[in-house]
Amino acid sequence: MSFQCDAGLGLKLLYDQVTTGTTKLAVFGSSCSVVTQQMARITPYYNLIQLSYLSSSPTLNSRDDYSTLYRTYPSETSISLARLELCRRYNWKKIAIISESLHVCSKTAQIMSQLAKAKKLEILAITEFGDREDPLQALKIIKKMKARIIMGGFTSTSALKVFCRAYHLNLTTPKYVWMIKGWFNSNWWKLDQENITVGNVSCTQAQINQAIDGYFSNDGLQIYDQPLDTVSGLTPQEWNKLYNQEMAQKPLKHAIDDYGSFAYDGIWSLALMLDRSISYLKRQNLTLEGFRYKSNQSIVYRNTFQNILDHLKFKGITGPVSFHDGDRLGKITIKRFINQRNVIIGQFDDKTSNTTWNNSTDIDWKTQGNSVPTDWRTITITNLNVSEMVYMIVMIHVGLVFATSCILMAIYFYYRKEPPIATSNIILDLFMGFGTLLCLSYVGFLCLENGIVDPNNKILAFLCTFRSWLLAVGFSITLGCIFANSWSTYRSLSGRSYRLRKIKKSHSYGIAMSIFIFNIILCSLRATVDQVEIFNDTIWSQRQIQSDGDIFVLQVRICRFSKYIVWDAVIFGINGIILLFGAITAWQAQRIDITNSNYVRYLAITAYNLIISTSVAVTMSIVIVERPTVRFVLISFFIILSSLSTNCLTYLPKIHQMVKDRKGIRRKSFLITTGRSKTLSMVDEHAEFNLYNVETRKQQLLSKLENEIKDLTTKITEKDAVIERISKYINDFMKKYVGEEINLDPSSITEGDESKDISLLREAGLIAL
Ligand SMILES: NCCCC(=O)O
Repeated sequence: MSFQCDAGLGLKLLYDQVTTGTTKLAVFGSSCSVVTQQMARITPYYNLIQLSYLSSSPTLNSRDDYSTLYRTYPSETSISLARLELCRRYNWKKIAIISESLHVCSKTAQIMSQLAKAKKLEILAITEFGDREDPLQALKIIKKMKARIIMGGFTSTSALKVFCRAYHLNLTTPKYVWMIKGWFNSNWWKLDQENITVGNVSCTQAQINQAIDGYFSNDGLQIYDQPLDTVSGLTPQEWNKLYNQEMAQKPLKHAIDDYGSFAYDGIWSLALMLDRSISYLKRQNLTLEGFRYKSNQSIVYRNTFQNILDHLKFKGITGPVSFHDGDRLGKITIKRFINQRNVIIGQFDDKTSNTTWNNSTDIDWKTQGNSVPTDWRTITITNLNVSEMVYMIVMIHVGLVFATSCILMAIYFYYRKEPPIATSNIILDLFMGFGTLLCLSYVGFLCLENGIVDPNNKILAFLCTFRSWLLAVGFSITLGCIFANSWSTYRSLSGRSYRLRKIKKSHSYGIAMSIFIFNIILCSLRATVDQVEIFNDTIWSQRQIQSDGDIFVLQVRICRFSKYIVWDAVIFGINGIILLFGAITAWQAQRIDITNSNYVRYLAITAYNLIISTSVAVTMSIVIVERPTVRFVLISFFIILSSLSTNCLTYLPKIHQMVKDRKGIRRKSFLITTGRSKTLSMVDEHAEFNLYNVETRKQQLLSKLENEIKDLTTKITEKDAVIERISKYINDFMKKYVGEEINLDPSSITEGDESKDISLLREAGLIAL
């Protein structure tokens, strides 16, 4: 038996068989549809039953054209249905078809296209290439149409050319899925030579191996998978063992050696047909030996044979054998090429149209996350997340600042009765610190949606809402305390003639509380009329379109209030104005602070710091959305910096002063004496602090006056010395020229003496008038 797929040769052999030798009762073959097709057009004229064991062309389904043809191998129509089952399983809705211009292939492509359309699949391209041609153009069309699921209809010889071209066009796994014929001979991909050349490209065996990796194929079930007692008395497995032993000893030259079982069942079909026909024919006084191609009885023989085959049912090596209009009904295997061998992953039963999948065979798609390849070009969206390393580094800094702040607050609280801490509004200062701790905690939640919490987790929306409250509460506490502190300090210092004003603590708390409540009302309003939503912001500006049509875009997940711009503008705008006002009052207070103490100045700096940090952080949170890591680092930086500076400027100078005082390197002792403490107990701590400042200033002024007196005394002494010298000179002069001494001692001069002495001096020319 030849396997050359040469229709002419097939017809010649048929003619030879019919015209020479003994009369034949049936024709067995061919394996090749193109030959079978030609023969099957002729055999009815000789009333010959023809049985093909491998021809699968859907053309051969036609009973009108091929009325005496039977097949033990399933038709490509059934095989196409099995392929569509594969598409259904993996939700592939777009396919491309490439076929060789052989009738069996192009007809299959046509049938496939019709079946696919009926199943609502979209056919992106149907291309064909000549059996001796380069498939490059056909493949280029498929690539251009962005198809990913390719159904190939070609012989094994052309398959090597197709896959070599596919390798160079990158039409290979894991992105592309190939479904090809399942009836190729075993080891069809192994090259005879080192390379295969197709047009201007060539492929090595390794490249071919890579290109064909993971292809799917469909085929008739060769060896029934159950231990069936077949008509021959052998189980399919026993038969297969014997067959393999035989094949090992006598390999066939053009063997489609895996298909011996179909030939075996074909021979059994004919044998059973002939065997069962004997009794039928006998009833009509006919014998098998009496068959002639063309006689009056020939049609009786033919009808008898066909009738038997049409109702034939037996257990064959390939499973239960029966025919429907000459076609074999049975099981179609769905195979995947894994590690250089075909592995059955499912079976389609074309009698019942049911598919059973072998779930133990997990498919390694070789894709990212082993996802099933898509049927068209993909839009790959990459979520930009904050780097874990960056997050850890920032959180370490948050932790350090958090711990530092807690330590400062603890020391501050512990020494709350020691000056100068005792003269501060400790509760406001500590609440300010508490506010900064809440703001620091907010940093930990800052990139919740950027890789910290699974976006599908329902808790994300809750955490985002919690985050917004955390910042609002922390910020408003800090802001309220800073404003209350600066305002009360300003008021206490701005009294006329430095007279102390009594600023009750309750007023300061009231201010801080009012700001806090105002912010809580605003945030509650926001939570009532708006809601947190998680959405993906696609950064189209950074998309990349690959040569195969795949699109890569970056996306940032954002979790915030839908009208966040309005809310941010309102909340931070109003608070910003309050903070600015606080900073201005603190600055004014430090200008009129007669003590030259730095505490008020630090308060002003804290308020300004907070204004700058908040403005920058809020602006960045809105503007730098496309770079979550940069956004996270910058916002965190400003929150950490402002929290640290607020706490350091609030607590450190006073703690430092207290330590200095405790070591005895103190400045003037605290002027609030025991004698005044009774009176002072009636003023609040702020007033005490300012009293202390005024007393200090008095001391400074007193010291300055003493110095001035000293200077003046020195100057008087100097003048006295000059006057004494002049007096002595005048007396000497008077003695010498006038002969009379004058009394120049002012204390001894009487009114009469004075005029006398003055006239003497005038005469002497010592004074002008
Ligand atoms: N079915 C295997 C041989 C190909 C053909 O039908 O021609």
